[in-house]
Amino acid sequence: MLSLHKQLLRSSNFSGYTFKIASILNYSTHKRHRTSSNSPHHHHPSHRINPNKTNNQTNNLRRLFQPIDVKPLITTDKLDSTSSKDSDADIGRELTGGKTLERNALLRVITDFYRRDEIKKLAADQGLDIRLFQDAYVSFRKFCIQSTVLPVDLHIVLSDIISGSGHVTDIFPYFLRHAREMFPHLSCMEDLKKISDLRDPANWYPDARAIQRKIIFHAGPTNSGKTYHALQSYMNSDSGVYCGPLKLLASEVFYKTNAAGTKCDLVTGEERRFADPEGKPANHVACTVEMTNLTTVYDVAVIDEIQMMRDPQRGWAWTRALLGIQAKEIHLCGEASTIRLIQELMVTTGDDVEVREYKRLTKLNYQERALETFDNVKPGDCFVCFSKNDIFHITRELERRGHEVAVIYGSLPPGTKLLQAQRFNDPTDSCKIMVATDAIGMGLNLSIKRIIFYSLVKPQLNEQGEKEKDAVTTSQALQIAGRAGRFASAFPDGEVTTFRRDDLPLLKEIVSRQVETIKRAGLHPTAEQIEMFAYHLPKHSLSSLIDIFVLLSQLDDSIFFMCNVEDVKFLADIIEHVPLPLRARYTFSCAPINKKMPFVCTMFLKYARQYSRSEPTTFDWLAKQISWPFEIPNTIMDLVHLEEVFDCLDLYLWLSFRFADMFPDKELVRGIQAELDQIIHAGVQNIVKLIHRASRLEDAKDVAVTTSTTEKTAEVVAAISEETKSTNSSTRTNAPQIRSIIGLEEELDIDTTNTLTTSIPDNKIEKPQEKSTIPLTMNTHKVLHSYLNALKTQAETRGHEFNETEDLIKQLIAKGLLSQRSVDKLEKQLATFNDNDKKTSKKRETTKTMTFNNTNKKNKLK
Ligand SMILES: Nc1ncnc2c1ncn2[C@@H]1O[C@H](COP(=O)(O)OP(=O)(O)OP(=O)(O)O)[C@@H](O)[C@H]1O
Repeated sequence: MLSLHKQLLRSSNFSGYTFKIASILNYSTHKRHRTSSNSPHHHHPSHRINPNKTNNQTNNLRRLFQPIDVKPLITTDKLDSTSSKDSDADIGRELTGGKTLERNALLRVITDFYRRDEIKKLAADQGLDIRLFQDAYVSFRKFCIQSTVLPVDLHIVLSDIISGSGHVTDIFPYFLRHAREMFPHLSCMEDLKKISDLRDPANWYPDARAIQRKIIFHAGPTNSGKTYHALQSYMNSDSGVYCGPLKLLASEVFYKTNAAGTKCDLVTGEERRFADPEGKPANHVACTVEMTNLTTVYDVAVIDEIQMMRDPQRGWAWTRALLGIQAKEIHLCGEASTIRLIQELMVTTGDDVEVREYKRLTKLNYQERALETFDNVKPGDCFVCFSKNDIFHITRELERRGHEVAVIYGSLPPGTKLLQAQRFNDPTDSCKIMVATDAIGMGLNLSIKRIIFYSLVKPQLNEQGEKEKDAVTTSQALQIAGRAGRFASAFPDGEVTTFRRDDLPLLKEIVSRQVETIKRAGLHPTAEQIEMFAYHLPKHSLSSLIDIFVLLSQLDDSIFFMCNVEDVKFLADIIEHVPLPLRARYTFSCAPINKKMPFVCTMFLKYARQYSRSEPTTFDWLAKQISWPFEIPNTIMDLVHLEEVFDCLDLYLWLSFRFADMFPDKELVRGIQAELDQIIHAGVQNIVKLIHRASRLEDAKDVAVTTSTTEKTAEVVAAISEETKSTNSSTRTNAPQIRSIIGLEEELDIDTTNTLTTSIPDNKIEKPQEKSTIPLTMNTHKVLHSYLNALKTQAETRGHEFNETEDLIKQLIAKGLLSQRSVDKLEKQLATFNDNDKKTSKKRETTKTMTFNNTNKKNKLK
């Protein structure tokens, strides 16, 4: 007599497992043949998988694939007798002659099943190693014993085995079904491996492969003219794309190209600018490399700083651009250490490579003596260090000796960096010394005579994304040193030294080393790949999907590496509990924010929450979050906080280009961002005073330390941001600061007539004329107005009515739409600007430029 379960198999009418069960049962008759556990890719002739990774892979997979709890089926009350599960039980019992399964017999059968070697082998073939097998067994046993009602098929099989008409191995398909429920990856491992197969990235871009591309690699040190030559080809072409590493560089090319008479647009993560006033796209575009458009065909493409392909975080963007750009001619600019890698990569794409090598245009002398004391500084000196604490210390020492100092470090907004550079470059400005981090290594034209390495120890990120303190690499030292001396500047010949005597031999040793050849280019998962993973593993968090992807991914590690995904995971974790569709979650998690900035992370979470509630993130909402209108920084803590606020605005803009409806107020945000840039600049101008004003010097140190080490959860981040706010309440404006804001306002206002001269700090660019007579801060007023009008419009859409003849501010307050605190701040800011305006421009009719008239304000204050 055929057992009941075999009859069921024949009828093939249950849950899609029939085929699998049948095929698995074949194994039990020892007709074994290799299937899934060996990936077909293992036989790929030219690729290999990182052996270290495979060694650790199993352990890590175990950690990542946390079992999903499969609960026993328990009927609780009589109502359940009508449920399908209960009717299953009835059917099970009915088909087995009304027998319930006897507990001890059941335990015996299951224990017997567990002890059999052939079962363990079968399980291993299905991806269940010993640990997974044990986990699955424990859960399966519990399921069988504790369920008051078993699935009908399992009930029948167990009943057959207990009664002697079935074999204990017959349990295997049901056990496997249970195991797959616990570990969903078991049923889709092959699919997951295929999705995460990154071994042939050249083939991801069939359109680019359809074009015969010519690669021209301009290789050479800094200041050798390589970008200049590449840009000549770009500007003289019919259409072109420039892909740069920084917004500053993209916007410099944007301005230069337009100034040279070739219409060019600008595309960065946070900004789109069209050369055409109507917004018609130009044939040329300058963009940041992540924004490179791979669907447009260009005549000429330029990819700048191509050695950045090895960057642990952003390298993938250069790889993507290099492999995917559709252009007949692609100019690469970068270090000669990348030549071999480019040649190897272009074998995979079938493109021709021509290498043009360049030499430095000006001399660079390594001095025999270290500086040793700040008394030995001279005009054109630039101190380079790698921490904010050092920046503060050096600046204090120099100012104590009566020097004016320009300061540049990474977290300053681009406008502030440009203005600091411009001050330093300007031969008529009294500021002749610069103190900077290696943020000056790229993107700024500086007239530096001598680079002084204040320190040679730099926090570095290794390929695993771990931070370690190490001496600067040869490539970094050369890049920084190379900033001294500039073609056609006041200081054509550069000098390099160290501050400390002991560091000088080390520096010379570092720069004399051969620059390490760049062997591998970065890759990373795409949104589509992660989406496919999520389809197969719907219960996993985004962060663990990324982990699993990285672990399963296969790539040719002789020329590629997987970029560090920690930052994406960090952001994914912050918003894990915010309900979002996967695509939006992934987009949010890719936001380019600095995770060391707690306030920015907090805002990131708040933006995500707004999005998930389908509430547009309006300017009104944002203004409250960031305490706009801004106050002039009074202490170094204030300055650090404002830098973070700047990044929050950047994040808003970035999101506004991805979710336009949900972040609708980008123009207003851009307006206050420009304003904030100037306020920060004013703070930097007075940085030494800000340091002194910090209640204790230690505060300043704390800032630097906290901002360089924090890795907090969103909640901790939120708590810290509250503290930061409360320490940030001081407001004491001072006239010189305001004057500098007002002076600078005009230069940064992108809507003013002479836009083409604003971005490139150069000693050839004239100093803005008569700063003191520049009209009142139009930009600030525009923003204040837009803000009030935006409030009004929003209120109107919600049914509020306004009386046109009465003061708008009064009405907004009366309706509870604007707080008195905000108004006080607005008042204060306007009054300051007003006073200053009167002082600096007696000739002008100041009242005309004021948008809020004084009578109204007085009325309001009453
Ligand atoms: N042939 C040239 N005629 C006029 N100016 C030039 C020429 N070559 C280079 N320059 C100028 O010299 C400066 C340095 O050149 P460029 O930026 O091209 O160097 P680079 O090798 O790309 O350096 P980096 O790697 O620092 O960008 C630029 O201001 C550039 O405009």
